[in-house]
Amino acid sequence: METKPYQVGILTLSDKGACGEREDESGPLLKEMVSGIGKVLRYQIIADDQDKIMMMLSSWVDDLGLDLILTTGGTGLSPRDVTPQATLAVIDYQVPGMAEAMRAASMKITDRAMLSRAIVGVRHQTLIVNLPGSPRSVKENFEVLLPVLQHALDKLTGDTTDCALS
Ligand SMILES: Nc1nc2c(c(=O)[nH]1)N[C@H]1C(S)=C(S)[C@@H](COP(=O)(O)OP(=O)(O)OC[C@H]3O[C@@H](n4cnc5c(N)ncnc54)[C@H](O)[C@@H]3O)O[C@H]1N2
Ligand SMILES: O=P(O)(O)OP(=O)(O)O
Repeated sequence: METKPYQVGILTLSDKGACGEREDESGPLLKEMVSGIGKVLRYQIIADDQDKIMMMLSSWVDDLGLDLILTTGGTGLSPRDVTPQATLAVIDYQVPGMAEAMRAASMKITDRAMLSRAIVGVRHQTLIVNLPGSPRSVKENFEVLLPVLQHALDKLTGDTTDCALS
């Protein structure tokens, strides 16, 4: 089946990354991992600021019409971790199974996986996926979604073909 080149945005949330104190390894890793699904049109590092995250997510959906936005960082319990709150504030609905699948698979690797509050949700026709911050956690979480991502985006953008497995 022909695959669509989806338009992707990558948003790294990190106070240290935003002020140049730490190199962003997770954004570039996501760029590489998503290359089979789509083209990265936007990549930005911003601080863990809820209003700024909400504005960026809304603008990437409403103004640019990206198909997929991947965020990394700020999903835990530190007072500055606000990515899930910002995501919940801008989405129309959640896709709980995708977030649960990431946590379930990650729990087989580390108990600390339960500390990620990552949300997956949809605003208009854009899928927004939160991932934790470290490159290791990005790899371990995102590789869980990769096998279904193309199908999820196809459905979200209006594919009406029958998807029952024979
Ligand atoms: N499959 C896995 N899932 C999770 C892991 C894991 O190792 N494997 N870690 C769990 C832990 S521990 C936590 S806590 C939660 C939530 O993580 P956060 O989203 O809050 O992550 P941050 O606080 O933003 O970052 C943690 C740590 O990672 C390094 N870091 C962060 N951002 C970057 C970056 N852009 N480039 C390089 N390194 C980065 C840094 O040392 C931060 O202190 O997730 C669980 N899930
Ligand atoms: O600087 P950050 O936001 O990447 O987070 P941490 O304080 O967890 O290193």
